[in-house]
This record gives sequence, C-alpha cells and structure tokens, in this order.
Amino acid sequence: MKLFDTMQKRLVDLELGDEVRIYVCGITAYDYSHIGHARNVVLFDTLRRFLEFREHRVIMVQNFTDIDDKIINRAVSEGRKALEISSLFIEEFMRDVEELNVKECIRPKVSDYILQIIQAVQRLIEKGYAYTVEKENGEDVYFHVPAFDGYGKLSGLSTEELKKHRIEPDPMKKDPRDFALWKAAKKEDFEAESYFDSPWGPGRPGWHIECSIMSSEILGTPFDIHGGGMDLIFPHHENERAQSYALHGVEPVRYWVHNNFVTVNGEKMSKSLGNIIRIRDVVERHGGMALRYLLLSAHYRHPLDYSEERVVEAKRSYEYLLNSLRNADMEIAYLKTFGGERDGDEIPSFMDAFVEALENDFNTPKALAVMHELASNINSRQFSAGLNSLERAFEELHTMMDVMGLVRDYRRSPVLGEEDRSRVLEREVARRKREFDVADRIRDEFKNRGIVLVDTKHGTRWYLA
Ligand SMILES: Nc1ncnc2c1ncn2[C@@H]1O[C@H](COP(=O)(O)OP(=O)(O)OP(=O)(O)O)[C@@H](O)[C@H]1O
Ligand SMILES: [Zn+2]
Repeated sequence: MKLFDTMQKRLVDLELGDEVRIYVCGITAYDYSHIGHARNVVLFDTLRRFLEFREHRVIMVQNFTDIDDKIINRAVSEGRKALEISSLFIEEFMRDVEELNVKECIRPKVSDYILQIIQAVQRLIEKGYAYTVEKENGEDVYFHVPAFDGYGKLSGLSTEELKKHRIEPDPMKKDPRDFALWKAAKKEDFEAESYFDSPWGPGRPGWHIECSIMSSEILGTPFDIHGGGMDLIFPHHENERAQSYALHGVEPVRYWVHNNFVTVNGEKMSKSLGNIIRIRDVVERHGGMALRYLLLSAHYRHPLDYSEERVVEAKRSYEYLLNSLRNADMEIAYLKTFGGERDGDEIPSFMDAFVEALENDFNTPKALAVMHELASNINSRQFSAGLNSLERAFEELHTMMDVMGLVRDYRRSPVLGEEDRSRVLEREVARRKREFDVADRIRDEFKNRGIVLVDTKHGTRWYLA
C-alpha cells in the first residue's frame, strides 16, 4: 500500500513483511483527552485493522507519557503526586477509547522504562553524543546535535531554522539545538515525587528519549511505522530519530506517518488554546461510532474542522450504513425463514474499490463513499436480490465496517421457527383486518424476547434489538 512518508516527503509503496510493527506517540496524561487525540488514535487503529485485514500480523504500540512538566505542574498545584494524576487520566483515556471501538494494543508507560532510559543515556555519553551539565541537585544530560550527522532530515528544517527553535534555552548548552536527555530534579519534581535515582543524581528523563526507548525495547530496531500528530515532527520525532540512530547505528524507523489536526474554526484543537472538546462529551451526545465516523471522514493529511453539525451529519451517515447492513441481514433471515429461492438481482461487489481507496494513501473518505455505494445498492435491491447475493453483500459491508471499526458484536437476525412463523403471519392478517390491538400484542411478545418486528411493503422483517 502507499502512504505519505514524512522522511522521504512523498508517497511511498510500503514494503511490509508478514509482521508489521507500529509505534504511535500517545497522550501526555494530565487531563481528559480531546477530539484531536481521538483522531490520532482512531487513524492508527484503522490502519492497523486494515493491515490485519490484508493478513499482516500487527504489533501495535501506543505509549502513555506519565512523566512530564505538565503532569508535574498539575500535581503540584493540586498537592498530589505526579503518578496519581497520570494514572487517573490514563484510566479516563482508556474509557474514552473503549467507546471509540479501538482495539487493544501494547500501552507502555515511561515510568516502567526508567532503567532502560538511564542505560541508553549512559551509552550516548560514552559514544560521544551527549554531555553533562552541573545543576543544583545533580546533572542535566544533553544530546549534542552537531555530533549527529543528518539532524533535520525528518523535519526538513535548515540549520538556521532549527536554531530559531530554541525550545529549551539554556546558556549551558553547547549548541542551541541541543536537547535534554535527562533533567536534574527541581523543586517541583521533588514535590510531585517525579524523580528517579541515576548516575547524575535524582532526576527524570527528557520527553524525546522516552519514545526512543519504549519503541526499541518493545519493537526492536528498526521497526516499520512510526506515527503521531504532525505537531510532533519537530522537535519530538526529529530528536527521537537522532537519539535512536545514535544508539543503534541504523535508521530506526522505516516509515514516518503523521496525521493532520482536528481544528476548530481553523485553529488546532489544543489545551493551550482553550478550544478543546472532550471525547466523552461528544460520545455522550452522539455516540462513539458517530465520532469515529467523523474522524475517518477526512483524509489523514488534511485538517478536520470540528463542528456540532458535522458530528450530527456523521451520525446520520453511520446510521445509514448500519441500517443497510441490517436490511441485508433481515432479508436473509426472512428468505431463510419463509423459503428463499428467488432469481434475483445481483448486488455488485465493491470490495476492490474499497481496498483500492485504502491502499492508495489510506483514503478513508473515499472508502466511506464506496461503502455508501454498496449500502445504497443493498437498499435498492433488498427485496429483489437473491439469497446468495444478499449474503455476499452483507459479508462485504460487514467486513468493510469492521475494517473501519464501525461495527462491533453485530448480532444476526435469527431464522424463525415454526411457531414464530405462524405468529408473524397471524399478525399480518390482524393488521390487514385493522385489528391493531392483536397486532400490537404480537409485536410486544417478540419485543420482550429482544426481536424487533419491522413492517415493510413486502411484509414483516425483524432484527435483534
Ligand atoms: N488537535 C489535534 N489534532 C490531531 N492530533 C492531535 C491534536 N492534538 C494532539 N494531537 C496528537 O495526539 C497525540 C497525543 O498528544 P499529546 O498528549 O502530546 O497532546 P498535546 O499536543 O499535549 O495536546 P494539547 O495541545 O491539547 O495539550 C499526539 O500524537 C499529538 O500529535
Ligand atoms: Zn513520542
């Protein structure tokens, strides 16, 4: 399949083995997650589902950053420990992604990798890529950018541009681009109990080294796909690549894939801009599937502007797909119950078009459009298509919805036995005679058993509630 590789700055034909290893930067757990985070999670979950559908074994990792300034600041202001804050929001995140039908994956936390991080920092010092700087309570360790050839290759920023981004200004740094691998503990770190013993005194890892270590420890080096939001290209991923390359002596990631933002009125949704909408608020109002649909309705390299109307529209589109799936299913159950041989119309297959859309730079909006074509073909031929064709169309739409993560635990309409069959027919007779109380009673009988009867112009159909 083709994806846009940030490093090569072009669409590339991925060369993948049976096993595909993916690492995606996850949330910094200091608050409830917003829809921007959800876009990132849903995109890579869907990519993973598609690769699995294409018969790859996928090892999927998305980390939690549970050691970070933002977590520590919140902990200090609330008089709590950093790990209390992070574990609370990790739990809340897990609740959110469950609603979004995200598959389980490996979710490491930085705090479980401190030893490996310390060892890696030591190795970087030994290899001449890093140096220490005296601080009040110990030493900082910095990665020395000029020691690594090819810095800037991922982000494509020139040395001049890179120098302008003094993200951690510090007169002790040998080069303005140098960044922290290890930070000597400060007052707040002690207060929030977010520090660890190390050869450089009490301190904590810098953000970038965390991901280098978690990814290589779990997936090995190199691994196939590294994902994240495009805000992470610089400095986070540029620095991650430099560290990992310096440690392992090889290009650590085969393909870099970045998602564009969820925006509100054209601006990135982010905490600092104060324009966030929490995942759970949308889920409560419209359901997780409506949100998932919305997030997949834009191409991953384009921004997705959030609005309430768009979610409502997404919900309608999602329900159209689900109803179409159900229509095929109900007709199959009907034909099997009442004798299904008919020389019907053929519902055309759309599977090739679906796969092609996703193979070609993971065009999820196009894939959704293909699904709608199939759905509309099902709806227009529901009462005329033959059993085999309906079965195939059902399977097809179900598979597509599963790849997109838009269906879970779908329960098929049951084939009815003798007794239920005659009750259904009795009810049809009662309706024709306008004996609606009898008809309603029978409908309620079914309903109490979890079977919803649906009246169509071609007779009764039913599905499981
Ligand atoms: N508005 C957004 N749209 C798409 N992806 C986003 C958005 N905001 C964050 N992400 C992505 O979500 C993942 C988790 O990010 P992280 O917890 O670092 O968020 P953040 O940038 O701190 O969020 P915020 O800016 O709200 O504080 C990253 O891959 C990041 O790129
Ligand atoms: Zn990361």
